[in-house]
Parts: sequence; structure tokens; C-alpha cells
Amino acid sequence: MTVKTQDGTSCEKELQHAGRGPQNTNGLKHNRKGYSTREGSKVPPHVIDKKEKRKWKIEYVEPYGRCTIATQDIKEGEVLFVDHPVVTGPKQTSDVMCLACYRRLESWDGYQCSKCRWPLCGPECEGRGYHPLECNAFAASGYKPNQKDFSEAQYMYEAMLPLRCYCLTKMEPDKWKTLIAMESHNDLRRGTELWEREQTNVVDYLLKKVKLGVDEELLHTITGILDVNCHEVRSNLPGTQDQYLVRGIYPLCAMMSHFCVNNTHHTLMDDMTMVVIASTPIKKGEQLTATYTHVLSATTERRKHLKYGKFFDCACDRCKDPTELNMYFGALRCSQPGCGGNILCTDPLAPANDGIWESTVERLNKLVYMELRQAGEDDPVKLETIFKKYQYVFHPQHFHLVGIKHSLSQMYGRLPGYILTDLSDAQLLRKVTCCKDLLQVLDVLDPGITRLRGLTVYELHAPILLQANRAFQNTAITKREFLEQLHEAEGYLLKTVYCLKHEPLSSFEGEICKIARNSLQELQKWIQKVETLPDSHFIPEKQEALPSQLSEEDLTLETLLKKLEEQ
Ligand SMILES: C[S@@+](CC[C@H](N)C(=O)[O-])C[C@H]1O[C@@H](n2cnc3c(N)ncnc32)[C@H](O)[C@@H]1O
Repeated sequence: MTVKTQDGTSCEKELQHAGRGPQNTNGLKHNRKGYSTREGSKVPPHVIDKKEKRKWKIEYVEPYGRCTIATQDIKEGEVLFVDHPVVTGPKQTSDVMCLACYRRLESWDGYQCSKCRWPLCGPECEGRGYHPLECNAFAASGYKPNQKDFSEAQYMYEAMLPLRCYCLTKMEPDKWKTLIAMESHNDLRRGTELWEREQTNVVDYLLKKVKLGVDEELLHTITGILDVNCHEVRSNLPGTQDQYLVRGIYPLCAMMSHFCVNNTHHTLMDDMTMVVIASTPIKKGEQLTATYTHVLSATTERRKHLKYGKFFDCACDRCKDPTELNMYFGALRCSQPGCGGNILCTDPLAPANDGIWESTVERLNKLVYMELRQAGEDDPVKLETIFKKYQYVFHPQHFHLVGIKHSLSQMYGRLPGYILTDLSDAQLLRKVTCCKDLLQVLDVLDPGITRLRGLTVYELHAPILLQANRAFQNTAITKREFLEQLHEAEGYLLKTVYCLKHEPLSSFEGEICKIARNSLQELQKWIQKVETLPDSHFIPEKQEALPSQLSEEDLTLETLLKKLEEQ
């Protein structure tokens, strides 16, 4: 089959050869600017919708490789594309699960597939999902799974998705062409810790135990493609609330470059399609970008993670800037008496050049991570203690302190013993501060439409509303202040709905969005009612105190200004 791209050229050859050679030698020619002269020729074939009017194109740009570039100005919230998985499968480390529907199973020795003997829910799952791919391969090889084949360091599902991918060669050749066109970074991975691990746990297992007749290098290419391009996704079981994490290859999503401040947002629907929207406005010519690592970690951690798992050195604007766009997300506080200045890494793209920064920060981070792990997520008192201990060690916007505030923003109001209506005014205020401080950081490092913003503004509306209503019940608030606070809470609910409206109802975020919509309706009715309430329900507006030296006779505008200037 010959696949035509949008510009009418055939991409079959490129797709067949792409991904096998070193990066940037995938059969594309580059002009002087570093752009591909055959734009669009790498669009994965099975997702091409000829009727769709695209707002972006795929181009080759150094040092990113293929990437998606806006061909017109795009507004925040616009849908960019819908992506379908080439294949999904268990993560490397998974509990015993049904290979067809991904339901967690009680034990290894429950129902086993009648053909391949791998654990499944029951006979109804034998032909479902992607299971037939590996089932046929195991059945043909005669291999029967045996718990003894897996050590503690070798998880039994680690080779499953690579095997599934290999099985596409014969069973779904179009999908295989899409998959093998993806980046594997074999040359960069060869000899690394990751390569060695995959040699033992995937390649040797499939070749020596399962006795698959396949080229060793090809298996490494597949594991590389999975390392570089996989998305962790939630699998929903129809009709249940159960959700399991699996991984999947989404070929269009995978074309987006990483930036530590990105401009797209992806939502996984119940049928496992991915909807990608612009999380911020995107200008014509800019890349559509995603984040492959945790936005709420500091430069050294993010860059290490990207180097280890995605094989590139991020040099985005956030990474280059020692202040991380003035957020001081990794900054320490100087402990010299009376100083209190910030200590920053002077060379964030090569932290080893900065004296003791790298080792000091690494030691400190290990310590804090350990304390946070021990503290757990069910006791705000423990987290507050850690916060107090480190609040003068780190910049107030340091990622550890912001991370603690993020946890506290959810713990206050949700944990048993800390239900919203049980919280003291001081605890409500703390929840508000934690949410607002987090949002301030998100505005810069994770702007626009994001799940975290949606959830955080939702958390924020609740204490504000509760405090306002409490003050109203005690007749301790003016009408103006009360309406201001109600409108503030209304704004947060509107923002919640705006940020979470794309999330499927079956997800936690979708559920919150639904609750926010209902709360919004009730709040808007309440605001209308409050506007009509007589003044007797409120305390009178405070008289603004006049500067003490001013008498009523002095109050011409001219004299007032003069006096104020003198002061
Ligand atoms: C998921 S793939 C993205 C598609 C890839 N560019 C391609 O041509 O197949 C991830 C790879 O893209 C490249 N990449 C993504 N973001 C990058 C960035 N900010 N800087 C340098 N390379 C990047 C790296 O080679 C990375 O391993």
C-alpha cells in the first residue's frame, strides 16, 4: 500500500526506513535553515484524515528532529488533533493484570488463556484488546509463562509491549510502518544502563526463553522506540470506576518536541483516543510542544530525567535561565547571617561546572525526598513540620516548598479530620495561601489550560466560599465584601470548568468538572439572592478613616493633596 501525505507525496519508503539509522538521517533532506524540504512526509499513515484541515505541519528542525509547527495563529483551547494509539500494553512494572482489558488480577494462578497460558480475567477476554498479538506468538513458540522466569529486577510484563510491537510486523503492517518510523536513539542508548537492562529483561528473555526468531537489533530498536515515544495512559474498564495505568504509542503526540514550559494539553478519552488542544495561544511558526517530564521539578532533575529516558539535553528558555523564568524554583537561600540572598546554579546547562552546586543540591534533595516519603500524604502536621524546617533553606518558590503546598492544598478539606467544614479559620487561610502560591508558579511554568490549574482553582473556591458564608451567617461582613468574595469563588469555579471541560466524565477531573458546574449554578443563584437582601443582614460599610490631622473644613481636593504630599 502506498500512503499519500497531505502534499500528495508518497511516504511509504521513508516510513519503512525511518528510525533505523542514527537521528536525523531518516531519509529527509534539509535546507540551510535546518527544515525538511519535504514537509509532511513523515505523517504517520494510519492517522491521516484527508478531510481534516490541519493547523500545523510536521517538519524537521535541528536539534529537535521531526516536530509539529503551527501553520496559523492558534487560540487557547482550540483542538489541534485527535490521536489514536498504534498499540498499548502494560508498563514495565505492573501487578498481575489481564492482558486484554488491563484489569488487576488477584493472583498469577487464576484464569489462564487457553492458548498461551498468560493470566486473563476469563474466557471472554481471550480474543479482546491487543492480547491476540502476543497470544499467537507465545502459542507458536510453545512458551508457557512461569513465575520463575522473572527475577525481582525483571518484571514479567516488561517484554510484553515490545513483543506486541514486533507482532504488528505481520498482523498489522500499516501500524508497524508507523511505529518503526519513530525515533529509537539506538546509537545514543547503546551501552547505557537502560540498554543493558533491556538486553536482559526484554531481548534475552524473548530470544532465549520465548525463543522468538527475531533480529536482536530490531528488538532493541523497538524498546528504544517505546522508551522515547511512549505515553503513560489510564485504561478505563467500561462500566467500572477502575483505572489502571498502561503505556501506549500515540504517533502524532509523539511528534511534539519537549519544552519545559509547553503549549499543549492532552486528554485521554475513555476509548483511549487522545485529544490534544492548545493550552495557550500559539503563533504561526511556533512549535506545538509537550512536556516529557514533571513541570514541578527543578532544572537539574528535569534535565537528568530527559537525558536518561529521552536521550537529549534540554536547552529550553527555562533550563537556560538560572532563575527559571524568575520563579527561583531550584534556588537555595544564603544562610549567612543577615544575607538571605538566593544561591543559584550559575551554569544550569552544565551544573558540574558550578563548584559544589550539583553534589550539594543532590544531597539536600535526597534528604528532603526521604523526609517527604516518610511523612506520607495523610498527615498535614507532618508536612507542615517539614515545611517549617526548610522554609529558610529554600527560596519561597522552591519546588520542594511548592510541592508541599500543593499537597497541603488538597489535604486541607479532604482528609478525615480535615474536612472543609471542620477546618479552623487559620487552616482555611492556609489552604487559600497554598492554592494561590501554587497558582502563581503555574502561571509561569505551566500556563493556560491544565489539569493542575483546574483542580487547584477548584480547591481554592471552597475555603473562600465557606469563609464568606460563615462571616455572613455571623453578620460579620459588609454586603460589598460578601459579594466580592462570592464573585471571587464564582471566578474560580468558572476557571475550573474552563480547564477541566475536556476531561472525560469517568476521570477524577471530569467528576470535579461536573461538581463545579453544579456548584456554579447554585452559587450564581445565591449571588442573585444576596444582591436583593436588605442591609440589615450585613454590617455597615466601614467609614474610611481620615488622616488624623485633617479636619472636615480642610477637605478641598487641593488642600488634601498638599497635606498628603507633605506626609
Ligand atoms: C517523542 S520524540 C519526538 C519526535 C522526534 N523529534 C522524531 O523525530 O521522531 C522525542 C525525541 O525528540 C527529540 N527532542 C524532543 N524535544 C527536544 C528538545 N527540546 N531538544 C532536543 N531534542 C528534542 C529528542 O531526540 C527526543 O528523544
